[in-house]
Amino acid sequence: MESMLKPMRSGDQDVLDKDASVTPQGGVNDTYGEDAATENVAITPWARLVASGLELLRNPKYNKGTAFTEEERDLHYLRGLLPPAVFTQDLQMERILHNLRQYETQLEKYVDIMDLQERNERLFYRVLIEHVEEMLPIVYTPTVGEACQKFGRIFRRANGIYVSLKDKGKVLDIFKNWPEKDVEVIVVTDGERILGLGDLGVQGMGIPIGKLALYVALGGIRPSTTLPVTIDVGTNNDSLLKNPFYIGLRQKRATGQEYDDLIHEFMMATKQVYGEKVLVQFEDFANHNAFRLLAKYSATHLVFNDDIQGTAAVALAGLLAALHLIGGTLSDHKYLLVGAGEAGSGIAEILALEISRQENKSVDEARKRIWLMDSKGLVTKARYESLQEFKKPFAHEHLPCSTLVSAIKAIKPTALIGTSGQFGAFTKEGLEELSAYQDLPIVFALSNPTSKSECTAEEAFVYTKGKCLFASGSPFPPVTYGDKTFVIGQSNNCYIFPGMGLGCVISGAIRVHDDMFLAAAEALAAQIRPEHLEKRQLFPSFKEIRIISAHIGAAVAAKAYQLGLATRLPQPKDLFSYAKRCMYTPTYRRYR
Ligand SMILES: O=C([O-])CC(=O)C(=O)O
Ligand SMILES: [Mg+2]
Repeated sequence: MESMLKPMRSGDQDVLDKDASVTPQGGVNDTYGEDAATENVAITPWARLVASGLELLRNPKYNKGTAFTEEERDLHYLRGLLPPAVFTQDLQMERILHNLRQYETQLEKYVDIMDLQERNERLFYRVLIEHVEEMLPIVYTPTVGEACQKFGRIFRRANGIYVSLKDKGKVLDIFKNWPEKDVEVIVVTDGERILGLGDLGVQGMGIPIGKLALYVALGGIRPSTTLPVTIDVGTNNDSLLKNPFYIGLRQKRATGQEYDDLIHEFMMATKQVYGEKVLVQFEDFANHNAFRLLAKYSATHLVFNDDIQGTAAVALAGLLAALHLIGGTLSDHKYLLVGAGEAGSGIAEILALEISRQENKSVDEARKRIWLMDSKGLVTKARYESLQEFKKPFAHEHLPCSTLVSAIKAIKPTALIGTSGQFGAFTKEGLEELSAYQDLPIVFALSNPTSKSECTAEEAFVYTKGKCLFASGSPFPPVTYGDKTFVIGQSNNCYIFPGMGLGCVISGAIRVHDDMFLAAAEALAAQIRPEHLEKRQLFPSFKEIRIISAHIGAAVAAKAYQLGLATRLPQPKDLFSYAKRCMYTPTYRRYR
């Protein structure tokens, strides 16, 4: 069946995304114009359910609140159910922002704005899209981290599906309970490693919800096609297990066969229910499962791991942008990655792939420029036997180095990239050493949320005497050093995954290939212009993110076509304008 993501007709706001049309009975339904007659609707007759009156007001997908017009109030049995004033969406947005700005804590803002998502979806996305820089730190890192820590307490309404050990053998039934039948993007976590905050069990659900909100706002994926999932196999977080408000299974994590069986049942069900083209993004799994699951399912499913591949692609984009300032090719430089988990080894690997591709070197040769440091110090050949598989390709001959300073002294890297989850891992001494032998040292402190960042933006500039090219995973305010003010670029996978999703959806990709991430990274780096570089900004502003996502989506789709992984034929001639036209816009539609 055709995907539901269809190009919009230009100049016709009302039929743009045609998820509303009017049934003979006069209510608003959720069919899609020409798609209404397809098998999708035929097998799910309830999808045509008419919403009117109070039901319409309580349906976040269609509710417009005070913005329902007089005519709509008459037509859809709303008269008297709303106060008399008719607001524009602009005025509603102003009110939302006004209220949001009154709160003292970020968590209050989070609760308030997520409430809006569950009340009036289009208004929520308009606020997100048009105020993206203000909203990102609320719906995403760092606040989403705190929201996950307190998720049981702030939980109000289900949004997404929970698959727990109790549901073994019944996962398919769970999918049947989800009302949307045209899901195109799933983000799934098991909550074992939420950002750098560790095991938060089922409360990790805040992450898939937040990531998918960004798929919509940043990448133009349609809300009804997104599905947040948390797989609950228990938690090893004792304080959660003792917390009366904990909303998950109250048991230690299941492992081994029991764990694998549940994941497998889930993975098989995704394909069975939504077909081969549903994208499954693995998010915030612990290392011991993340690499394994990615390897296992990338042969059979459209999957990627955001923490390994998404974070890698965004860091690569930052390094490619940095070359404009530091000169040379990628392999003219050396890279020291502090933290050798998913993100660290993902960055190492994509960097080696890109060097190999750009400079016609073998991947093994390229890897020699890249060094890893883990909790035991520099990853070297001497440690080979005891290393986890994913670290082995980067174990080079070297004497041991146990501290950051000794490793920097020995390797003399151009770029220091932190994915350690250790606040303060980039010490004053380390940063001073890094800037002692070069003019523009690269410092990426990528761990999230802010409380786990390897150093603050200010520390990076102060300790390198204003020399560094800095980026962080979580947002930092601008830093003034001397007479210069630096805007802090956010090297966060949210630059990549929305465009990656868009590219997969518009091409009907059936597998994710590493080259699609290389294409995404290059497309992002290509968005860096001289005015960014003047301010040493390695990432463009989020204000431009939708256009950037369209570029990334087009590049990803082009690669999918080239690799024979795309199924939507014929290939659109101009993928960039096609991508743009496919993107969801949250302006209200008129209900006739
Ligand atoms: O969620 C984020 O901000 C980036 C990410 O994937 C992580 O830190 O795990
Ligand atoms: Mg993550």
